[in-house]
Amino acid sequence: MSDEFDVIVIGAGPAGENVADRAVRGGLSVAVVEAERAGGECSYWACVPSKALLRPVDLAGEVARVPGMSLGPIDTAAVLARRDEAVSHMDDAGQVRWITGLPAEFVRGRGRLDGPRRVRVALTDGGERLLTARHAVVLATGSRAVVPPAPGLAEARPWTSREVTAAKSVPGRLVVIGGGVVACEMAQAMHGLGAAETTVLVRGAGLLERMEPFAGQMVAESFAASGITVRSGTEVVRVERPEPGGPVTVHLSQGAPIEADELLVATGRRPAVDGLGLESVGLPAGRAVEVDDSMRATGVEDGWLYAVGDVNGRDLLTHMGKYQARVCGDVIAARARGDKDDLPALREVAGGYGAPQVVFTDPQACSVGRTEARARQEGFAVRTVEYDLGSVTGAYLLGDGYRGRAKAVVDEDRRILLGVTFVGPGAAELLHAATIAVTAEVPLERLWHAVPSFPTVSEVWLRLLETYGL
Ligand SMILES: Cc1cc2nc3c(=O)[nH]c(=O)nc-3n(C[C@H](O)[C@H](O)[C@H](O)COP(=O)(O)OP(=O)(O)OC[C@H]3O[C@@H](n4cnc5c(N)ncnc54)[C@H](O)[C@@H]3O)c2cc1C
Ligand SMILES: NC(=O)c1ccc[n+]([C@@H]2O[C@H](COP(=O)([O-])OP(=O)(O)OC[C@H]3O[C@@H](n4cnc5c(N)ncnc54)[C@H](O)[C@@H]3O)[C@@H](O)[C@H]2O)c1
Repeated sequence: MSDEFDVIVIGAGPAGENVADRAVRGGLSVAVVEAERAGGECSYWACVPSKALLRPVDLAGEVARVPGMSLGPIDTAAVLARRDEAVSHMDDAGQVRWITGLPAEFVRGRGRLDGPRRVRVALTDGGERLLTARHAVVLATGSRAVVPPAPGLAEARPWTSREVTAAKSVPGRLVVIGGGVVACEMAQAMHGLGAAETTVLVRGAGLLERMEPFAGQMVAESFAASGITVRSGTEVVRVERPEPGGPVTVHLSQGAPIEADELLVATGRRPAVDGLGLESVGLPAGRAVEVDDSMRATGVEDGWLYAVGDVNGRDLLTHMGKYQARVCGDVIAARARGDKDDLPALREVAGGYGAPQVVFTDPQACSVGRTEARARQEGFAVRTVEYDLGSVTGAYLLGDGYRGRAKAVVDEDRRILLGVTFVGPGAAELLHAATIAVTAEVPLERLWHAVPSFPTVSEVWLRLLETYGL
């Protein structure tokens, strides 16, 4: 068995798998090293199970908005069983087959850099293997949940995204720390599946603070209507859990302490670089691996090291990691052939516009490009237009009491869209049109000729442009 490959990829999450795919298509030999499960966090403890847990909540909202339809009680056990199916019962055999079928060599073990172009793998089955790369090593090791250092918090063994997405049962009383995407999605999923007392503790002023302010506000209103409590401006000062797995008491910077059956920490993520040997190639330990727009790590002699996905800290999203991976695999192949490596397809440009993202709550909160605040901060000549999504005929037809909002951020100098935000049930499917308009810098005068079908919610595009003055 040869231990020399053109490319070695460490981490077989969505980013690592896609680098391997593109590099093999480019004619290179590839080894993929994976310490846990091929498919990564996304397939087993993140995107896939979280969306499986949210789907019934979403549907329940839909049904409740249509007079004459009613929903029986949610069968939580059946929902958890479907989630188990969605994560292939934690068996990665299918994904391993996909990798070996590329074809690429799959090496199960924990990889670490051991000097230039060398990767030492502690094999899962015991022993060690030293791999060397002729052209490139790609780090695709993802990220880990952060647990803040509040006294007693780590000792209480709280849930993180891993435990909540893999939950075998739903706690009756749940406290969630954090107001970001994981906190919002999982608070709503757990509440919908039976966590009757769900409290979300937010350090800042509101939910989803990286989006336009109305996004977090509308999600908070939906939470309030369904009985989820949000306490903002609240810090956790101490946590007590006398019995492992027993009730937990969370002491706060203001107000009475809260007792719950489970505690979920959703306070962000850090790059998975522990023990990765970054120091052996002259990079600082413990930090995201900084890359240029070809995904090549900066500050590494001879430019053989690359980093894609969460580990480079750019956009912690599966679709962005996969996009970076396509760029990276193609650029490595081009450089290996001695081809031009500066073609437009060989550069990561989408992140610079502002990555598209969907928060799969009810209502869904979706955005691409810059928020108004960011666009102003960056000095653009900004004008914004907003529209009530609920007053579009297509939205009204979806159900009574459909509530939603759209906002476009326009660059007045170039008359193009800098950013778009939609909040509303089912709004996720509106987002890609916005992504195309923002990324392709479509002039508003041209966009005017993209006629939305009647009666779809997409008619909001027409209303936004009319409100703008076209
Ligand atoms: C609860 C939750 C829900 C999410 N939902 C969405 C969503 O709906 N849409 C979306 O776009 N994003 C979502 N995300 C973000 C998404 O999961 C990540 O952006 C994505 O998984 C990153 O992919 P990756 O390949 O960079 O890393 P990962 O998926 O983390 O994969 C990294 C892989 O590397 C392996 N590895 C790490 N270190 C080593 C090593 N030293 N040697 C060998 N292998 C190693 C790991 O075992 C893992 O398999 C969600 C995240 C969370 C936490
Ligand atoms: N649908 C999706 O696309 C999706 C779903 C889940 C996660 N993700 C990705 O995963 C990443 C991680 O999500 P996340 O929700 O963990 O992170 P996040 O950065 O979105 O939110 C973290 C939240 O925790 C708060 N916080 C941070 N430190 C804190 C502390 N010490 N005490 C109290 N609160 C604190 C922040 O103010 C923020 O509200 C995100 O970048 C997101 O893009 C995406």
